[in-house]
This record gives sequence, structure tokens and C-alpha cells, in this order.
Amino acid sequence: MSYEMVHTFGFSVYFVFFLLFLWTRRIPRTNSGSGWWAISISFALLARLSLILLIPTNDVRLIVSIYAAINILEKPFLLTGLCRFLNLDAKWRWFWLTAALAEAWLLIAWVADVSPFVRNVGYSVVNAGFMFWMAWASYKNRSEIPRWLLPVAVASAAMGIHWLCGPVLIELYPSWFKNGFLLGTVLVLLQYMSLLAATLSQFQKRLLDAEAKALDMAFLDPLTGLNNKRYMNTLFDHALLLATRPHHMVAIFYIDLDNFKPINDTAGHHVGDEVLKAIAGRIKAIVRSTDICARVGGDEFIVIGTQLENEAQAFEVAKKLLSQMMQQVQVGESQYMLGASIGISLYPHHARDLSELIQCADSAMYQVKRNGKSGYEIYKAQTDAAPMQEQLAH
Ligand SMILES: Nc1nc2c(ncn2[C@@H]2O[C@H](COP(=O)(O)OP(=O)(O)OP(=O)(O)O)[C@@H](O)[C@H]2O)c(=O)[nH]1
Repeated sequence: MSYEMVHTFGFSVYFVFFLLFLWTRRIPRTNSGSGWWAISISFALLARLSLILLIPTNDVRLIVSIYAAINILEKPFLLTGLCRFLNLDAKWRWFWLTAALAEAWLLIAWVADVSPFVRNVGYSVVNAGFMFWMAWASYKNRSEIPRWLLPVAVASAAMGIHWLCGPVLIELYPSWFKNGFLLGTVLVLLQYMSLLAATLSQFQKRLLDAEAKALDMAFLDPLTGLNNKRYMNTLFDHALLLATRPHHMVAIFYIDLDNFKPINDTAGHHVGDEVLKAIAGRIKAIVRSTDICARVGGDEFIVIGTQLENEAQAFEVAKKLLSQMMQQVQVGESQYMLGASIGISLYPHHARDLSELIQCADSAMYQVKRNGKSGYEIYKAQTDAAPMQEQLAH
């Protein structure tokens, strides 16, 4: 393979990556690292272009010096991109200072006509240093973007070794010059490919996180983390699928806390919030994983108990719920006593539709309140007819 082919290959590959990073930068919400990498690879690209253009001069000293001077500028941009990408608090000015020293060294080597070996060692060591720093920083932060920062670290470390060994190999085997360029191109390709994959992977992670958050907001009560009323309907349909076996029933427990308002009034709303969170945690802890727990109002909760076989089991659940609600809730140094009025309705006995079942459970809960609070009752159609009408009239 001729030098022209090697450099044309390198130039073309870099150009494609330059376009890809530029495109990635334009996608809203992608990390600014890709913009810096578009700049860094454009310097690698310019360096290759200078080689293609200068090869006809046959002036090796001129060709190598100009290539090195442009190529060294790729590295501070590359490292700055990584710092931006990973939000690293690195001292960027050291990258630029080191790059400036390398440029100064190339100028001195040119003016003083330093031997090619010494000149190459000087600037290759700087490049290797940059690459090892890149490898170290990517390796150290590999958990940020699992799967993709490790290849960046490996490719960068390989590049570092490549730069360190380059001058010696060229000195011993001058034909290595061309192979070295080819190997360097492949390593740069791997490095930028992993960076691009890391950028897209981070972008995907952000989208998935945002989607999960949006779903949480749509389906969960932000204070307690229980389901909200809107989502309960969907979950209820799922619960009915589990109740298709003969003798299976679903129970709706409408829980209204007793004496909650005084906590808000005396200790403040924030303490009330903590109490609600603690209560939600208790409810969640005692029901089955297939049961549905939702907060449907200020101090009102609904539990949908699934896969119950008889009324007695529903009473068992209500008893457990009530005993949890009757226990003191500790917030900071203070303890608060509550209680709960729990109304129960059963599917399919009292109704088949969730809103009707909730209405039945709600009316049973009011019966408990009327009877002096802190207890549970199952819906009784006849006795509740009057209060229900009364409620509707309001
Ligand atoms: N801390 C807090 N309070 C809330 C929230 N939403 C509603 N509330 C309050 O919860 C209280 C509920 O009122 P009630 O059910 O009448 O209070 P209660 O003392 O339990 O009354 P009984 O049910 O008759 O025992 C009201 O004072 C609401 O302002 C909330 O998100 N956080």
C-alpha cells in the first residue's frame, strides 16, 4: 500500500467521523463533548491532508514537522471533549500548556536542525502522555457509560504505546513508518468510534430516563410513590384477569385516615407529608405484590386486594391494614397517633365496575366514620342506600 493510499484512507475515515460528530452535536440534548471531538478530529484530518499535499515535495523534514505541528493540536481538543463529556473537573490549561510546549519543541527542532529521532521522541512522548491521560480518565469513569468507556480507555492506551514505540521502531526499521501510520489510523478509528458510541449511548440513556420519569409522573403519586387514581383503572383491569378463576374475588379497601388534619395544623404540612409517606410505606409493606395501592386524595388511599377466595380473607386484610394505621408514626423526635376508617367492597358481589366498587367502599368507609372511626366495614346495600343518596345530593 502506498503512502498516498494510507493517508487517503485515513483522511476519508476522519472526514466521516468529523461529519458524524458534527451531526451528533446538532441533536438537541446531546453532550457538548461531541462538538469538541468534531474539532479534534478535524485537526487529525488537516494533518493527514497536509501529508497528502506535501508528499510530492519529498522534503521529509518539512512534511513531518508540519504534520506533527497540526496533529499535536488534536489532543487538547480531544481531552477537553472528554472532560466536558464526563463533567470532569480537570485543569484544562495544562492540556494547552503541554501542547504549546510541544509546538515550541518542534520549532526549536526545526531551527536547530535536531536529528529526526530526537525530534520525534520529544513530540511522541507528549502525544503518548495525552493518550495515557485519556485512557486513565476513561477507565476511571467507565461506570458512567458502561460498555463504551472501556473501549475508549483501551484504544487510548494502545495509542499511547503506539506513540511511545513509534520513534524507536522507525529508527530501527524505517519501513515501519508506513505501517505505523496505518496502525495509528486504525487506533484513532477505534478511539473515535467508541467515543461516538458512548455519546449515542448517553443520549439514549437520557431519553430512557426522561421517559421513565414521565411515566412515573403519569402513574405515580409524587409524594408517596404509590399509584395515582388515573393509573388505578388500568391496574384494576389487570387485577380482574387474575380473578377469573372460580371463587376468586377482588376486594376494594377505601382507607381514610382519622385525625390527620390536626397533625398538619399543629406540626405543619411538611410533617403531615412525612406521616403520609410513612403510612404509604406501611400499606405497601403488608399487601401482596399483586395488590394495587393508590393514593386517591389528601389522606385517602385505596388498596385493591387481588386473588382473594372469600370474604373472611378480605376482613383479614382490612384488620392488618387497620392495625398498621393504629400504630404510632414517628417523624423526627415526635410521635403521632392516627387511625383509619376502612370501607370494603367486593368484586363481583357488589359491582363489576371499578368506579361503582369504589363508591360502595367509600360509602362503607363513611359508615365507619359515623360509627366512631377507626374500624372497618363491608358495604351493605340496603343500609347504605340513604347515606349514598345524601352524598349525591351534596
Ligand atoms: N400534609 C399534607 N396534607 C394534605 C395533603 N393533601 C391533603 N391534605 C390535608 O389532609 C387533610 C384531610 O382532611 P380530613 O380527612 O378532614 O382530616 P382528618 O383529621 O383525617 O378528618 P377525619 O377523616 O374526619 O378524621 C386536610 O387538612 C388537607 O388539607 C398532602 O399532600 N399533604
